[in-house]
Amino acid sequence: MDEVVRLARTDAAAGLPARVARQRLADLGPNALPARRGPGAVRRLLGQFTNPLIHVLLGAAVLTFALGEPVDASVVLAVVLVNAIIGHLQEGRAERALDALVAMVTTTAVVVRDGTAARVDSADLVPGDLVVLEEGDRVPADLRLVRTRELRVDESSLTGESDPVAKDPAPVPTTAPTADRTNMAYSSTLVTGGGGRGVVVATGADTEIGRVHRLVGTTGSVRTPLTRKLAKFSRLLTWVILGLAVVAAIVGVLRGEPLGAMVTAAVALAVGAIPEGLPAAVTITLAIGVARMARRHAVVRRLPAVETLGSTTLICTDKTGTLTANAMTVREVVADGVRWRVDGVGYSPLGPHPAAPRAVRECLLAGLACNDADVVERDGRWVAVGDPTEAALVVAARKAGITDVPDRVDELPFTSRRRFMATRHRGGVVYLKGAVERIAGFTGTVDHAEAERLAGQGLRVLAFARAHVPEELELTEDVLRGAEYLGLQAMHDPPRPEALEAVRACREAGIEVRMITGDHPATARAVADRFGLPDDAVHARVSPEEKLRLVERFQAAGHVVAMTGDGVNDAPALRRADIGVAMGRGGTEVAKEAADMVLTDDDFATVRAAVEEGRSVFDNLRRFIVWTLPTNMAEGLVILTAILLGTALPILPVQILWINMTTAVALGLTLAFEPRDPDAMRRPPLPPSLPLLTGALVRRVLLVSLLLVAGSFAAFEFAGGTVEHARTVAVNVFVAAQIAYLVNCRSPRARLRANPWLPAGIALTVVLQLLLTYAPFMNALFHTAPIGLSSWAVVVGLAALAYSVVELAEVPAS
Ligand SMILES: Nc1ncnc2c1ncn2[C@@H]1O[C@H](COP(=O)(O)OP(=O)(O)OP(=O)(O)O)[C@@H](O)[C@H]1O
Repeated sequence: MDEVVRLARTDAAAGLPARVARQRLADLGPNALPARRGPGAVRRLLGQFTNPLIHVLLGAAVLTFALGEPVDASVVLAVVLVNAIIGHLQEGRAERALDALVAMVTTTAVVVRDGTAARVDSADLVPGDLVVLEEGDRVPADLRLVRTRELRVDESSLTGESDPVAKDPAPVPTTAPTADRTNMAYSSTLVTGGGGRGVVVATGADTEIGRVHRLVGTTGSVRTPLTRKLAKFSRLLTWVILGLAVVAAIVGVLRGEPLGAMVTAAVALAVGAIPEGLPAAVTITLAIGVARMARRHAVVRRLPAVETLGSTTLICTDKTGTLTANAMTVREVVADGVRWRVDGVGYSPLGPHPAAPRAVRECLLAGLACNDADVVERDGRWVAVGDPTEAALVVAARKAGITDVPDRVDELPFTSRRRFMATRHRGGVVYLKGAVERIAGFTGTVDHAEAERLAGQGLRVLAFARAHVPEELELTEDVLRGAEYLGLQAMHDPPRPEALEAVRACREAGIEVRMITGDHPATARAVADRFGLPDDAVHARVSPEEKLRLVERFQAAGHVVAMTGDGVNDAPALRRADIGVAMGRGGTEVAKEAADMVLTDDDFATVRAAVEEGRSVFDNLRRFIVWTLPTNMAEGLVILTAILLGTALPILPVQILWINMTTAVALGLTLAFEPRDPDAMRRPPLPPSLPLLTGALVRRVLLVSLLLVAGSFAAFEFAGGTVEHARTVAVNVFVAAQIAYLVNCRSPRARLRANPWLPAGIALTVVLQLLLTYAPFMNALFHTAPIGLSSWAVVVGLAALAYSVVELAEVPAS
């Protein structure tokens, strides 16, 4: 150990001088893993060509070329390329969005430099730094431990072994395999219990995890249950369509049509009917959702959460810090029958010192002594350093002019499970503070009536006691029995205004809200009252184990449960919940690791915002599917119908390919950018078992495909003029009806301005259609001809008719 300290040129008590740390940081770089390098851009682009659908299309292009149809062949190739490029761009975008999220959740570490401890960004650690580890921390770098206190570490991130490993500073043979070095704490592992100190021996890429990272070096996947379901669906669809295409070609040939023409028709049928754009659209919609949530302070750690959020039916939330501001002020001290009121709000300890009776002073001293927090003035404002509950006790004591406490010798630290804390001071005096029932367990008596009165006002009540335990005796719970009761302190914690509104909004959205708290039942009920929550939605004095059981109970009742948490012991409940939500500021690294989503502002309102965005992601996915399925189906049906009926094709295969290539991107994909529906939180959650294709959706797909097919046949039949002219009118009717249907699929209340992509996509489509209709080279390539004003009137008229039929049919999109 001394060797390590000497080699790192540091000091085991005072740490590095800040100047040296700065210099090393400049020399060695930040303590961060190099940005993940996924497959290169070219590799990823090539990866797009592994899709079997693409193989079918490429085969079709070769076949068409061999049959002497170079134009058709090139258009098929163009479809393939456009789709591959779009897929490639979207995938890159989605991955960048996910990578950016990683950077949003920064981790911090407590480091001792120049003899004082301070919390710094983990990236600023350098070899030689002396790091303090606490329960719930993530080890920020590879550390050689110099001191431990019942330290237990979960090394599963490194070894895959999830049982916590006990650590201590005793030397071990250097020949021991890495995993067996019990005197080391490795970067990225989690402190599940105890604490300790260690000297940084490796940072960034030099750490053990950095080595693993280099070996693996792959990017996270953007797969979710929904994308898997969709992939399966489109595979099935692809085979059905291919089968139909082959049947159609055979029927045509049997009827005496030339083989070449039938092959081209079959290719167009398949290319038109297969919704190639679907995977890209899903990915981009999810990525947009993730980015929108991040902007509203909800960082998604696991992509499937985006989907599940939309169907959340129950949110279990913490009280302190999530529903309330966690800005504590002591309002009243009760000691020896005296009620002493404390004025002022916030953490300022200044002001007149009202003379406090002796019993009250002893109670205040206990609060100041049994305390790890402080208050400091920063930019003219007093702020809490450490636990706000304890900071409030510091303020209360200082307001009474109490500032000095005897030196502390040792302590029993506060944990949610223990619900009290004790500190022993020079001479053997021990101060205790904690939950009223816990302190009563030691003292035998507390002022229960007063405690109930204060809790009933929504105040957080702590009880205080004093004991005497000689320094030779070990400080345990047993030796504290018989402690002397000193009094109560009651503190106010105002509700967060946004949370008040958010709870109301959730209930309007059909989502049940339950408050889960470690606090006293009377306090919890009084606070719940402010939020309009009935008593049976309040679970007080809940232990982390009970949290897990609650989640399981709610899930068994059919709920999709979102659960917030911040402590080490909350991890199992967070993992078990459908959406585990960790606090970004107040939460431990262990909780964040277990969570699906991290709130960077710890605010309940953010859970609501995330649910809203989750619903909107679902809406947009549905919108895209509802738009794309009938348009694709109609593209295939136009050709299938003509072949089966033995009539002239109203739209040529090459024209179908053109429509397919231009509209899927210019029109369909714009739906992914639709703003969220203002009504999204005014309807009940979607049942999680809801299939992708509901009966209503299937009916709508059928209706719209029939309209498109009928419209193009009718246009072709009645347009007159040359066959090129008639087909051009039919193509324009088909595209115009697609545009009209796009408007049908928009969110009914969103303003057009909110999604500029949509009008831009429509404008682009119109320009492309004008080119197709009037540019001579396009006329030559695609067998089209200019059309007159009256034909445009027919085009617009039929599109408007299709729009009205869909609106009037009132087939809901979901
Ligand atoms: N620093 C502390 N020292 C001693 N006792 C404490 C301290 N903080 C809280 N307590 C006591 O322990 C109880 C539980 O606190 P805990 O922090 O687990 O829950 P909570 O923050 O009130 O609830 P939640 O955050 O789940 O809404 C409190 O009601 C209080 O009586």
